[in-house]
Amino acid sequence: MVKDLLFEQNEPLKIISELGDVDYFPGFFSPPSSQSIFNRLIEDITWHQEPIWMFGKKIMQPRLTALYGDPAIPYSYSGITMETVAWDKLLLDIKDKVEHVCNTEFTHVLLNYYRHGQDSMGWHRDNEKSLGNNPVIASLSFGQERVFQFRKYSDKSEKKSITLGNGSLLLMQGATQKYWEHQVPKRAGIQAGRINLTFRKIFPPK
Ligand SMILES: O=C(O)CCC(=O)C(=O)O
Ligand SMILES: [Fe+2]
Repeated sequence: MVKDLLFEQNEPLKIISELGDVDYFPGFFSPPSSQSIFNRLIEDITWHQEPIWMFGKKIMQPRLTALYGDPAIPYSYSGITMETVAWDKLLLDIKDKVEHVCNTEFTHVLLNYYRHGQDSMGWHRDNEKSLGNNPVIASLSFGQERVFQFRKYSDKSEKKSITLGNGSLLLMQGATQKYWEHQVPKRAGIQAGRINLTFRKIFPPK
C-alpha cells in the first residue's frame, strides 16, 4: 500500500512538451539513498574549480566540477577541455539505474557541486556538436533543492521555473537543447550544498 502511494508520487511531471521534451521525476531516489549518495560524492569525487571564457575573459566558474566517463573520448565544454576520470562503482551503479528508465546508453557524467546559494550556472544550451542531434540528457540532483529555469532561445521574455529536489531526475530530450536554454540562478540565504549529475552520450570526434 505504502509502495503504491510512493509510486503515485514518483509519476513523472511533464515540464516541456512544446519544441522539446522535459520530464521531472521527483523521488527517483529515496531520501536515505539520496543522502548517502550525496555524502559519498562529496568525499570520493575529485572536485575542481575550472576557468571558462566569458566575453573574451577567463573567469573561474562559480561552482566545482568533475567529469567521469570513458577516458578515450575527450569532451570540450564552454571553451575548455576537461580531463575525464574513469567510471567508479557508485557512478556506474547510478548510471545503470538512469539508463534503465531513459532507454539510452551514456558515455559520460558531468558533475556540478553548488557549495551554497552563491554558486550557480548561467543560461546555456547543451548543444555541443559532440552531443549529436537531439541529445538525451539525464540530470540528477542531490542535497539542497535549487530553482532551475528554462526560457526559449528565440524569446527570452518568459521563464519556466521548477525546483529540483533531493533525489530527483530531470530528463531532457527531443529538440529541448535546440529551442530552450536553462540555468541555475544564485539564491540569497542558501548555505547548504547541492550536487547535480548530468549523464550524456558523447560521440568521438570524426
Ligand atoms: O545543476 C543543474 O541542475 C544543471 C546543470 C547543467 O545545466 C549542466 O551541467 O549543463
Ligand atoms: Fe546544462
